[in-house]
Order: sequence, then C-alpha cells, then structure tokens
Amino acid sequence: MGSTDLRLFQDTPSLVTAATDHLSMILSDALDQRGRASAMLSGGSSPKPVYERLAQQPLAWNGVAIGLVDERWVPAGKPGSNADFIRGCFADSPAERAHFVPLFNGHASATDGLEAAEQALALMAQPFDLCVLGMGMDGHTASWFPRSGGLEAALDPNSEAVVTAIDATGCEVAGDHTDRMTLTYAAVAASKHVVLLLPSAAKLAVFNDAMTRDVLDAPVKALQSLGDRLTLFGLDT
Ligand SMILES: O=C(O)[C@H](O)[C@@H](O)[C@H](O)[C@H](O)COP(=O)(O)O
Repeated sequence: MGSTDLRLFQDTPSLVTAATDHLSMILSDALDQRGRASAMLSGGSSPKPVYERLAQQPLAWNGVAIGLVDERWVPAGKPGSNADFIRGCFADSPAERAHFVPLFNGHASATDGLEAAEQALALMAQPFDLCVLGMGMDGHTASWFPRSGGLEAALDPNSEAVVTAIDATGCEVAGDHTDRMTLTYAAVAASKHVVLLLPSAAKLAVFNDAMTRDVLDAPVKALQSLGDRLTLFGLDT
C-alpha cells in the first residue's frame, strides 16, 4: 500500500475541475463494470462546486445510488439537513435520476435510527465505490468530531456497522446539531475510492498537522491508513 495520492492545485477552479473528473471517472468505471455504482457524499461548503459540476456529467445516473457520509439528525426541510443539501446540488440536472438513500428516517434520535439506516444502506452496492469527505478546521471528517461521544466506536477498524451515532455535545464546530449519524471508519475504509477535498491552504495545514496528533483529537488522521486509496485534492496557495 502506498501513501496518500496527493493532488495539489494553485486555484479553486483547477481543483474543482480535477476533482469532478476524478469522481466522474470512478462512477463511470463502476457503471461500465457492473451496471451500477454507489457514492457516499459529505455535506459542507467544500464539495458544493464539485457536486454541481458532477451533476452535469453525462453518466447513466439511473444506475447510481447516492448516500450520505453523515447527517445531522433533522428531517428534510429543516436547517442543517445534508439530504436537502445534496438534493439541492443535484436539482435540475442529469444527476436527479440517481437513486438517493437518505440517513434520516424519522426515529427520535440517531441512535434509535441506526437499525433502519443499516437496512436502507444494505440495499446499496457495497463496498461503496466512492466516498467523498471534507474536513473541518478542528480536524473532524464525516461526523467524527474530536473527543465526541461515540468517536472510539466510530473509529473501530473492526466494526461491522456501516453507520453509528455521534454525540457532538461540546464540539464547537458541530454547533447546535449535536445528534449525528455517520459512516464508520470501517465503512469508509472498505470503500473502493476515498476522496478528501481540502480547498484551502489552511485546511491542508490542519490535515498535515493532524497526522502528528492523537486520532481522538484530530480524527481525520484515521484516513492515513488508507494509503493510496485516499486521493486528496488540496489547494496549496
Ligand atoms: O455535513 C458536514 O458538515 C460534513 O459531512 C462535514 O464532515 C464536512 O465535510 C466538514 O465539516 C467540512 O465542512 P466545510 O466543507 O463546510 O468546511
């Protein structure tokens, strides 16, 4: 296993174009090989221009299943919903034909909703073809917030769970949305391709610093073990 496939760019448009081409190629290859593809997508501001461009690609979208890397435990239509965010990025585009698998399922809490979420995800092609991640300035990725409740279970490499619940109470970056459902490290690590989008030099610096820290303080460090299955698109200016 090699080290992270690091792709650095001098400006945002070049990063967005290259990342979109990469995601599009992964989905296209999966569709060619098996007639279907699965992609797990993160929310956040970083991936938006990439998703909007990806949504315009001429793929056989009706063979693509789109799921979420994580979700704030709120129904569609409420602030913070990643399902709404992804649907918004794909609105009025060829990607609207993709099959969307939300995480929120109406249960009272993310913990209560785990079983139903596992059942919904079991219908997607696994291991996932693609997992797209962002990173917060606190070193979280997915909803793996530093020192959050449930983090150790989420990062357990031997976990058989695809999703788990996180209590991000006290994690400043999580804001009011402290009840979260997230993919486990094991599910991310099983994905055929993992892409991390770091569209600022400051984020790249946080990522590099995270590699020297305790994974519970800087959970993005967990991705280091993916070797060259992790492709990092970063800005270095
Ligand atoms: O729903 C979310 O917020 C995420 O899945 C989260 O992990 C995100 O990727 C990072 O917080 C980076 O967010 P930004 O791209 O907005 O900085």
